[in-house]
Amino acid sequence: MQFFERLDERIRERDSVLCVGLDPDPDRLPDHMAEYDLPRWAFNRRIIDATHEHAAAYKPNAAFYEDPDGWRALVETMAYAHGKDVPVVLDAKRADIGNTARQYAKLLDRADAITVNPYMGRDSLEPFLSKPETGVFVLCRTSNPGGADLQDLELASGEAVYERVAALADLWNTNGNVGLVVGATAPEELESLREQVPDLPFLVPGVGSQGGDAEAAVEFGLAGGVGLINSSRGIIFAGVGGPEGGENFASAAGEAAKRLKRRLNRYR
Ligand SMILES: O=c1ccn([C@@H]2O[C@H](COP(=O)(O)O)[C@@H](O)[C@H]2O)c(=O)[nH]1
Repeated sequence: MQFFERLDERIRERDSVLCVGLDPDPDRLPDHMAEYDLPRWAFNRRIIDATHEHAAAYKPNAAFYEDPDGWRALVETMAYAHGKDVPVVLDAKRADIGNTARQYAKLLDRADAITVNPYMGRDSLEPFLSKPETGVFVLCRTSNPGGADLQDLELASGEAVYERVAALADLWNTNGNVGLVVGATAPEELESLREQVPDLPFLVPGVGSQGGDAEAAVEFGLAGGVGLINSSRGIIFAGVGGPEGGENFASAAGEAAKRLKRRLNRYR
């Protein structure tokens, strides 16, 4: 089954478009996680136990796992999420020349979808695009303040760079496995992109800690009801840093996921 069909099923089954970001910043883990061999994995396992019923997908960001213990934690985390029947989008933002990209694409042996960087063009994404059963989210209009520096530049054709990226991603979607990353902090671009590429599902980060527009994220992020609205820190660290020292971090994350799922559902 193709990724977006599986995602559609999951969204319907859980009545949720919430994507829970698994970004276990070692500096923010509750102190008692230090007693575990792999603190990030121990933390994620509890987060998944507490949030999976509300999650349409999980999105670990590779940046939080790029060391030997980190990769072990990531592999365990992705397998555990799959054990709960939740699809995994690996936020790796990869792409490279062909033989290197082919190695990167092996990441998809363990994940259901991946984020990729379009800067190097079609051939740098071929090893990802050519796997019809896995999803490929192309960075289009990112949520960070500097996202405008390059992505908003106007081309000689009159279109903005992010609009050209969307048009290319639409062309590259010959296997029906392509989506776009569009930040909730850019609601106008979300709206115009939805009009431009009505069939591409969006992965929308920036809700929660980045203060993005949750209503616009839902209104414009979904294509035929399919898409993902992500929150990472706002969920996984909801109970960390308070007076309890993070003892109840998992139940706080579960509550935060339930609240955000319900809020997003009000706009569907
Ligand atoms: O444009 C983008 C692309 C990716 N991200 C990633 O999403 C999460 C957001 O985390 P929050 O804690 O909910 O802010 C994180 O992994 C980013 O690297 C993004 O924010 N914007």
